[in-house]
Amino acid sequence: MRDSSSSESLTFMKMHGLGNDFVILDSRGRDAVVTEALARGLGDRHRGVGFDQLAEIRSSDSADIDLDFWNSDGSRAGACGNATRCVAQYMMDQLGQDSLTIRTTRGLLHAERAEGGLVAVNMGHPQLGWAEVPLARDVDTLHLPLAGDPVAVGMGNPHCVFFVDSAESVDVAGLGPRFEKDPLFPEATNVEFAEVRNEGEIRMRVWERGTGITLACGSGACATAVAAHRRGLTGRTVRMEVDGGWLMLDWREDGVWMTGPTAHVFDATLSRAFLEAL
Ligand SMILES: N[C@@H](CCC[C@H](N)C(=O)O)C(=O)O
Repeated sequence: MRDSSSSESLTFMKMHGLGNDFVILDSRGRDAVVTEALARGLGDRHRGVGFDQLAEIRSSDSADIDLDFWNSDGSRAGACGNATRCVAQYMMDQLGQDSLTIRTTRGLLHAERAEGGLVAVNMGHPQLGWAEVPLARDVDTLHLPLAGDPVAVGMGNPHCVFFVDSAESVDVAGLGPRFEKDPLFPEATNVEFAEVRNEGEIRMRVWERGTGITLACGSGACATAVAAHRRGLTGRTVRMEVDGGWLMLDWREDGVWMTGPTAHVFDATLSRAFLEAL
C-alpha cells in the first residue's frame, strides 16, 4: 500500500489483532496527513470506516519507521500494542525483514516474527511510579485509593487494572467510562478487568480510553500482566484470554514482550468527497 496519497484521495489499510481493529495510513515520504478531524471522521463506524485506533506510519531518521496513534474519538494515544504488531507485520513483509525498529512517542520499540506466523513486540519497561503513569498525586500505584483496589501501570499510556472474581460478570460498559475519567488520572485511563485463573493464565476484558469496549488491548494486556505479577498473583510469563482471542505476555529484563496474531483485511481508498466533508 505505497503511494497512498494524491490531492484527490487517500488509500489506507484495514488490519486487526484479535479483533482490535485499525485503519493504517502509510505516510512515509510525505507530510503527515492525520488530523483530529480525520481521525474522528474515519473512526465513525456508520459514516466513515470505523476502527479502534488509527495508526500513521512516517519516515524515520532513527528507526525503520516512526508510528503515531489516534483513538476513534480523535484523541492521541501514546501506545497501541496491537496496532504496533499489525504495522510490524506489514512492514516486515514489505521490507523482507524478520524484525523491525519502530519509533513511537513511547520510545524505540523492537518487533519480530514469532513462531506460527505470530508477531512479537517489546512494549518497553512498564512505568510504575505515580508521576509516570501519570496520576494526579503521589499515591501507591499498587493499591490505588479507588473502590475495587486497582493497580495503575503506564505502558506509554495509562492503565487502571482491577482484579475480579469473574471477568465475564463485570459490567465493563458501566464501570469502564466511570473510571476512565476518574480525576486520579489527569489524562484519563484505559480500564482493565482481570480474572487470574492460575499463575500462568489470566482472563481480561477492557474499556479503552477514547474508544470504549474493544475485543483486545495490547498495552492493556501488558499492563495487566505487570500488575498481576506485582501483586504476586502470577509469574512473569502469562497467557491472556481477551474477548478476541489469546495473547502471550512475558515481562523480561528488557521490557514487556507481547506475542499474538495479526490480520490484513483489505486496502481501500477514501473518496475526495469524504475528505472534503471533514
Ligand atoms: N488498543 C490499544 C491501545 C490503544 C490506546 C488507548 N485507547 C489509549 O488511549 O491509551 C493497544 O493495543 O494497546
